[in-house]
Amino acid sequence: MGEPGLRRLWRGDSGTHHPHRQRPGIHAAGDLLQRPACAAGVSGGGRAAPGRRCAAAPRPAAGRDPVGAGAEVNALAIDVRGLTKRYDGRAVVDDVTLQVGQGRICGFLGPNGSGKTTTIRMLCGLLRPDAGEGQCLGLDFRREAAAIKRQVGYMTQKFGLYDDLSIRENLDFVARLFELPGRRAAVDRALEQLGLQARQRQLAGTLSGGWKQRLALAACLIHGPRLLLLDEPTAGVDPKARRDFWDQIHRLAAEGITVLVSTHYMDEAARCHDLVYIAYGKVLARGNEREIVDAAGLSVWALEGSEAQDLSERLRALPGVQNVVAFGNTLHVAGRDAALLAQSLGAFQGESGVVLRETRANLEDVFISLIDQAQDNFGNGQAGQP
Ligand SMILES: Nc1ncnc2c1ncn2[C@@H]1O[C@H](COP(=O)(O)OP(=O)(O)OP(=O)(O)O)[C@@H](O)[C@H]1O
Repeated sequence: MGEPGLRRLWRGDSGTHHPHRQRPGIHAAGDLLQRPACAAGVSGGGRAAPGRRCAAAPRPAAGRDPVGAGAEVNALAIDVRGLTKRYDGRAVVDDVTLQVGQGRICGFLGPNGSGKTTTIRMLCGLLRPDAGEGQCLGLDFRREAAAIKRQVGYMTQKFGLYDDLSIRENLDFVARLFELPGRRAAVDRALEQLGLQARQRQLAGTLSGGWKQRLALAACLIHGPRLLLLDEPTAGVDPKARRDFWDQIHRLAAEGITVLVSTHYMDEAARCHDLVYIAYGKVLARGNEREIVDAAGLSVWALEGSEAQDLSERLRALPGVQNVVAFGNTLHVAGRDAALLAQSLGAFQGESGVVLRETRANLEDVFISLIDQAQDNFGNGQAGQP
């Protein structure tokens, strides 16, 4: 595998150079790294079935359900503790513990600049952590980064393939970086898996966002990774393409591939098995959707009415109101002190054109509340700013 080539690919640089001109470098770089650990499964017609553990690969550690769902799980694909990265003395990832069970889809959420990308890049060995220990796919994530990289598919935020190559050429290029035996068959499989055959001759630069994303996912999958690290893979993609993408992610997870996916979309968070919410580099919540909502202990009232939006400022000033979030013509008014909140909102009960009802907190209510709290605790105008 040509590590410099992969580094470039994983950086998410938009390519202007023609990759074939770089081939000698790629081959030379390929000598620096050995064959992928799963190479035995990538031979001829039979790469290792996605998610199937290579015979040679160490077994991930068994453990408790990683994000607090309570159930026993067989193995952890990601099991790291104390992960820390500092820039200029500031911890942008601060003592993060992350555990994701094999075959699970873990949503990684948090505001801009909270440390998601930095965490992902440390997990796949692109960034050196300042502290932390643990394993990724049963391998020491600090000492065995090269071996981990070969079993990880990393989709960067920015499209990292070559605009001036076709879909097929791009996939072929990635297959070369991984030095896949049976390259042509691997490309064919990736094209088929993502429904890209009909467009295989189209230049990547002429694809819409949704098709580019499919191509990027195909490129991530071509070497049969056991872990996918997806950094905001659906940013700027339309709802239908996002839905197709998530259907695909669930198919992959059903085959045993583990997915850590960062997103800002709440509907996507709801499609994850487990969630981790990070702000200012610190994990503020983890669990499945219900657990996170329950643990937040938020009391929420929905205030409906055509004039509801005009009431936001008044509501925010009331005792017991922590935050006010608009959902169309409905405002969600949230606070931790249920009695105080109910008392404050009582004043609005009789107001004409306003309907008030107590409702269940949703993830967005909880995350907004968490970030408000985090601002008080760690914000100090610096940490975590994008
Ligand atoms: N090379 C660097 N040098 C200095 N600061 C950096 C560097 N890389 C990231 N940071 C800072 O680290 C913090 C975390 O950045 P990161 O990209 O991990 O956040 P993120 O959660 O992925 O954000 P987004 O949702 O916007 O992608 C930010 O404040 C960012 O400015």
